[in-house]
Amino acid sequence: MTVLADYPQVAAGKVRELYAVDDDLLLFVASDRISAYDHVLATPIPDKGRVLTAMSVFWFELLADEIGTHLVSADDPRIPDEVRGRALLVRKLRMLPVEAVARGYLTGSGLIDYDRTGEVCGVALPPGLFESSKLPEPIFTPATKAAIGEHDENVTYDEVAALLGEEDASRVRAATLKIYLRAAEHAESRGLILADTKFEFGVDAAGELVLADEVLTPDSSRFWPLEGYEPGRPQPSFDKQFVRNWLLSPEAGWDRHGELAPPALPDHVVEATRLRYIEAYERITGRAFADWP
Ligand SMILES: N#Cc1c(N)ncnc1-c1cnn(CCN2CCOCC2)c1
Repeated sequence: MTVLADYPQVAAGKVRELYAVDDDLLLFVASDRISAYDHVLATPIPDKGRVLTAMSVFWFELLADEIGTHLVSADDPRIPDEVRGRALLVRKLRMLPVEAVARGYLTGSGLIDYDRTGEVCGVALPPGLFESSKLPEPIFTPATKAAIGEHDENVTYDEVAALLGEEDASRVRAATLKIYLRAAEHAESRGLILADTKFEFGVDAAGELVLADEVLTPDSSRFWPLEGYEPGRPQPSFDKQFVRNWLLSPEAGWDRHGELAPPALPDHVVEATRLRYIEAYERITGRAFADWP
């Protein structure tokens, strides 16, 4: 029987890890850890790793007619039982060192850049936009990956071309916008706004551009309820709002700008968040989470 300890860990992020299975395959593992306000919280959310893995699989399958993906299998004997359901067998790629972000709405670091310069990643936007404005059309707003705990740095397309070469920069931008549009269309049909999302791409041995990492999860994307959408104010996060609200509540007694780590979450916040992730999955996919994997 295969156990996770059989596989050397090759990469680790705040909430995910990557292990080497053999020369060509990796094991992509999602934990139940959750981050908020740039902290990885001490309290895990049961099933979060399984829900986000199931969500990635749904999107990989839906997008397979648009672009190749690194997904090999979610149900393979090489996946250890201890992580089954929250781990994917994926193809090893030559990863492109860029966070390929698509934005259909103005918020977060994009809004900060726009307020300062009228642009986001060198893309000029019309005047008069504000928090949560819908953009005239989706834009490619890449970033370079920062070390754990640091913010990614927004960069221009020309900087991406200098980093990757013109051919790869061009096909990364085209693929990012194409699959954002396809995903946003599907999300809207399910009553959700896909405000923005971050993709990661690699190149396979045949030189093909391949969609990698996790895709279109609440960790890599901003999903807002379509009902109640109102530009001019921050929209509620579909998945983390309970956590964010509690952490800022008097009950938590925590200062998000201070030095202290956030306190442990109460059970009711954990369970409400767990149910929110499951609701997001079932709403987006039309599939019952109980059927996974
Ligand atoms: N996906 C993928 C992938 C692949 N299919 N082939 C080769 N390398 C990677 C890969 C290596 N680092 N990352 C960054 C993102 N994460 C870091 C923490 O663990 C999860 C991945 C991606």
